[in-house]
Amino acid sequence: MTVNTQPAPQRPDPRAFGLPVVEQADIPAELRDLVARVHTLIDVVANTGADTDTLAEAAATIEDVTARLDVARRQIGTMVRRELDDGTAEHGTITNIVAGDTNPAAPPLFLQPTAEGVRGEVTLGTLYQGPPGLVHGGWIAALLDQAVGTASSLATSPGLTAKLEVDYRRPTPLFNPLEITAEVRRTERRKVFVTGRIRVNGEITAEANAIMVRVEIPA
Ligand SMILES: CCCCCCCCCC(=O)SCCNC(=O)CCNC(=O)[C@H](O)C(C)(C)COP(=O)(O)OP(=O)(O)OC[C@H]1O[C@@H](n2cnc3c(N)ncnc32)[C@H](O)[C@@H]1OP(=O)(O)O
Repeated sequence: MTVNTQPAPQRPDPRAFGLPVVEQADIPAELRDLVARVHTLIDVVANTGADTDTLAEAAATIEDVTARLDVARRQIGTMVRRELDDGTAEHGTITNIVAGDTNPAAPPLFLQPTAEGVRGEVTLGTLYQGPPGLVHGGWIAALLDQAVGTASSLATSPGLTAKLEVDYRRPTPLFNPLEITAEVRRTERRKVFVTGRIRVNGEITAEANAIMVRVEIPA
């Protein structure tokens, strides 16, 4: 089903909910660089076999860096406004665990609108490991939740996931590009029925059927 995403008159400005908005283009390159380096750091720490002296020295350095960075924290719920490939824009939480621009723990997954819904690609390493060599099932659900939420939001208006049913059809491997898609099937009052899929080399490894419930937008 193709859903017309333009125009989106119901798409609210998060400032109407008292949430600050940062333009994606205004996120400093230095912060993006730091986020990428910390992402790598998390992976390295999770896998390191360094000697105890090196570990202790690294912990002291990180403690110092943490104290220097822990200033002027963003307000909870700070949003980022992103320009999309089709010329529209979306708002997402800036620290979103799946797609947040400033979250070093996020993969991150960047989804773009397509004729059918949304599509993105991401390759996950051992930070997201469940069974040996495989993506954790909870993370598979998280990726699909993000995809169905974004597809629903772009096609209609933002909502919360009321129901997410995941079929794990094949193991989803680490270190392989995952293609993630989602499309709205139908809407019924505030309910939006959405399907999401993860494919590896064209084969579906996981599929989700979700109901998003659109949030009430203040007049
Ligand atoms: C571009 C930005 C993209 C952002 C993507 C983000 C993706 C991530 C999305 C998430 O992770 S959201 C976080 C996880 N979800 C939640 O925390 C939601 C928790 N649940 C709630 O807050 C409420 O239950 C909810 C808002 C979903 C519904 O409460 P409401 O009081 O607003 O609605 P109501 O109970 O009146 O139900 C509205 C309709 O939805 C239906 N409904 C509600 N819960 C349902 C359910 N669990 N299953 C099936 N249908 C459900 C309900 O039957 C009804 O259908 P009808 O229109 O036919 O009467």
